[in-house]
Amino acid sequence: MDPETLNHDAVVVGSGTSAYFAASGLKKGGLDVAIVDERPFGGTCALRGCQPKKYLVCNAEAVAMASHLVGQGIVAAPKTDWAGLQALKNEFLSGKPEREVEDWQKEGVATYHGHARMTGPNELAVGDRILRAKHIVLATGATPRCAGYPGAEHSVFSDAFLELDELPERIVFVGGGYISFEFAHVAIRAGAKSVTILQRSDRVLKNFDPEIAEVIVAASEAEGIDVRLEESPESLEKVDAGYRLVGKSGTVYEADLVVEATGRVPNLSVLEGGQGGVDSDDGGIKVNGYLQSVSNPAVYAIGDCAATPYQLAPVADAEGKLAARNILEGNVEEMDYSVVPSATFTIPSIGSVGLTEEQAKERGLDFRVRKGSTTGWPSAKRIGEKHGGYKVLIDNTTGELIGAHLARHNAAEAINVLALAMKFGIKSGDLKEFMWAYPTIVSDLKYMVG
Ligand SMILES: Cc1cc2nc3c(=O)[nH]c(=O)nc-3n(C[C@H](O)[C@H](O)[C@H](O)COP(=O)(O)OP(=O)(O)OC[C@H]3O[C@@H](n4cnc5c(N)ncnc54)[C@H](O)[C@@H]3O)c2cc1C
Ligand SMILES: NC(=O)c1ccc[n+]([C@@H]2O[C@H](COP(=O)([O-])OP(=O)(O)OC[C@H]3O[C@@H](n4cnc5c(N)ncnc54)[C@H](O)[C@@H]3O)[C@@H](O)[C@H]2O)c1
Repeated sequence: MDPETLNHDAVVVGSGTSAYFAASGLKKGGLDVAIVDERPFGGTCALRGCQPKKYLVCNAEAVAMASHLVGQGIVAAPKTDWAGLQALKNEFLSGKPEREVEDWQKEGVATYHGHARMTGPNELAVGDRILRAKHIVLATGATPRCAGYPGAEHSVFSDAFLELDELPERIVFVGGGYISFEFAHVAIRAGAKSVTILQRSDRVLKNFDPEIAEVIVAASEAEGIDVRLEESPESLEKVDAGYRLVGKSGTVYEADLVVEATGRVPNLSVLEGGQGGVDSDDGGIKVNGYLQSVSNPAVYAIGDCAATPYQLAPVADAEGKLAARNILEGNVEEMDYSVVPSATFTIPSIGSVGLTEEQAKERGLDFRVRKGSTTGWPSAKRIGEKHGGYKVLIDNTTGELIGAHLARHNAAEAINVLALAMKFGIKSGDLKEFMWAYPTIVSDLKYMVG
């Protein structure tokens, strides 16, 4: 029997955050839109990333806030009830994919559930259907990189950690990036007895300023997280009591759980067979500044699957919005990555935007650096914060910020203010003179900028 063929103006593959903004933009622009996903609708951020993770992080923060003041006005540190925490998180997740599908259908967007594969420049096979469209938006996200050492099949990825019914006592995280650090802080606050991070190179949190990353390493070690640099797994085996990981250094790590977080690679299964004429490499689907495939003008690629510089939810959102606009209006605007704030939800958190000091030097810019520790400041002392620092880079000619990096309580929130200042060219002198609500973490920014 011939497959059923269905025609739409635009088909979006993926139902994550980038797809959401692309599909809703295209629909608002009057197109007949379809959206396809092989997994439950909602994507990584909502179902397996930012949102469920933040439930665990908020619990860890509550425990940490109280723990930091034990003996200074707090009698005893609270303890995490892991099952209760998971129940709270699962309440948020329960029924979410079904509601997403209903919402799309109410909006008049067709939904298909199944694996999509490009079978021509304007065509996709989804199960026993063929979807044809003038425009195809690929928003297929990324999947965890497999480190590929003997026994790696005994390890799990971030999805499994988020769903643990019980918290294991001994956990090894492979990779010293965003996921390992955030989850290690959750695990140690929730009562894990031994938490280790193995980082292949001599530097963790490579997307952040090294001095700011150092603050987090110190804070992690002070809580008992063992951060091992220049270490990665040689082998992993199941033993009677858990797992035995042998590091390249020869060190043996005994664990009840090994979590791999060594980066995420673009999910390009939609291109298998090469019939779509869409060029890609290990970095993802190759696009021009308008987010249009460099080899097939009918295709746009957005979010983690595109060979663009970030794998972050707000970037995926912005790319989704812009792809819809460029499809509707005809390549009117290129994507602007000049101000992308990012946070790591460790304790304390990191907030970062713009250039690091290294990058500013490489570019030969004329700038000054304001940096220091925040641990002596009243805003740190009153919460018992023992680790904190900042680094702000200011252009000597314009007085504008070119980079800002914070590691302290609420840094992940405060960085948005500096990102806004960077985006709209507010000068450091004006930030210093501004009348901030006081005493707030954000009002401390005035001491950092000049
Ligand atoms: C644990 C974790 C925590 C994170 N925390 C943060 C954070 O705090 N802040 C932040 O900014 N970012 C965070 N991120 C990153 C963020 O989640 C991603 O950048 C973002 O979700 C990417 O969205 P997307 O739309 O590109 O793809 P996704 O949301 O991954 O959606 C892709 C969808 O495409 C579907 N798909 C793929 N191939 C096919 C196919 N062939 N056929 C049909 N369907 C297909 C998949 O099933 C999936 O649902 C986190 C990521 C992880 C893993
Ligand atoms: N707060 C956030 O915004 C947030 C949180 C989680 C994830 N994310 C996104 O998801 C992406 C993936 O996160 P991630 O933590 O997996 O990746 P990452 O790129 O942040 O870190 C991976 C780390 O693993 C190291 N590594 C690679 N192979 C290794 C090996 N064999 N042994 C030891 N170390 C090894 C790398 O050198 C790197 O430092 C991030 O890059 C980020 O874009 C964002």
